[in-house]
Amino acid sequence: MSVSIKSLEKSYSKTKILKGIDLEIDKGEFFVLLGFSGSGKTTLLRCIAGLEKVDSGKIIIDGVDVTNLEPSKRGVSMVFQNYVLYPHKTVYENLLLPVEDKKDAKKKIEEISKALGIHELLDRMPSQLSGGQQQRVALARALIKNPRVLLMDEPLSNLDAPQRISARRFIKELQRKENITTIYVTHDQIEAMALADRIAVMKDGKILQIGKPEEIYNDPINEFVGSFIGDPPMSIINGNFMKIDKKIGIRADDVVIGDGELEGEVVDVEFINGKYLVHIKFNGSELRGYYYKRINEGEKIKFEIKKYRVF
Ligand SMILES: Nc1ncnc2c1ncn2[C@@H]1O[C@H](COP(=O)(O)OP(=O)(O)OP(=O)(O)O)[C@@H](O)[C@H]1O
Repeated sequence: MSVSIKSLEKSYSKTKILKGIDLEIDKGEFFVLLGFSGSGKTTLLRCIAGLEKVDSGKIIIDGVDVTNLEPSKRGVSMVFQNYVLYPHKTVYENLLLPVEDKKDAKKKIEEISKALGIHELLDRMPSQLSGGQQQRVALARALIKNPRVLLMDEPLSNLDAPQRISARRFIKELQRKENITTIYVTHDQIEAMALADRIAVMKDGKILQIGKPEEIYNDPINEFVGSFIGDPPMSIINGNFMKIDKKIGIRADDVVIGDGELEGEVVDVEFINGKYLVHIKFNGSELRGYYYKRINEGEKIKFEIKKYRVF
């Protein structure tokens, strides 16, 4: 199923939340909506699901205008950040309900619950589960329906780091295997980079840039995207020291510390993934680069900039 969104607008009372959203999502694509809290990601997802009425614009799923259709008629399945399970049914029963073809149900439930690590919990009631376990059950329930379009709103927010990595893998594998068109909301750019075929970066109800993770990372369209994407994000500094009358964005990997024409003062050092991320005071602002050993704060260091982007 392809999803097409045209000039979508949505307000709550008098505040405009979505300010003209256009998106073309291909069949089988894993599409991530990425943005800070409050940028309108959840609202957009709820509009696609049919849980919110739009002010204007269209939502088209596989060529059919669903803008005014009931949620249940849209062929979409949604996993919320605040998962809702039936409290008086066991995990098994919660998973059984959405399965249309009951003769395959047992096998399917076994398969999905093993993959998501909830197999031991099938006889429990939702109140006997931790937050992360409930989230995995909610995820299993959405996936077991074989939805044509899967909408996910921060579905991994309650999982700890190892669970998050394995759940990510599982979601991606299943999405690929079943070719489910997926729209996934997150404010976590690492998650977005790990999962997405393409990412839309949102800010204040608008889409700033759409592209593959590599495109967004290597070629951010503006200062905001550059300083949001990447861990650490780009350092944004004034380019006047190179006779560039604009801001420039520099990735930490492109700052070579140890030698070079430029000099700055070390203001902070962080040990990250076996390397030292050095914060350097330079030209009235700060930039970051990696070094192989710890340097003391206050020390002067030489460096060069291999690559930068002008904004
Ligand atoms: N039902 C509502 N009534 C009024 N305002 C709302 C409602 N739902 C959301 N908003 C407002 O709309 C804006 C966008 O919210 P939304 O939840 O879509 O953002 P988000 O990008 O998903 O953020 P988060 O990552 O925090 O979930 C926010 O300013 C929020 O306060």
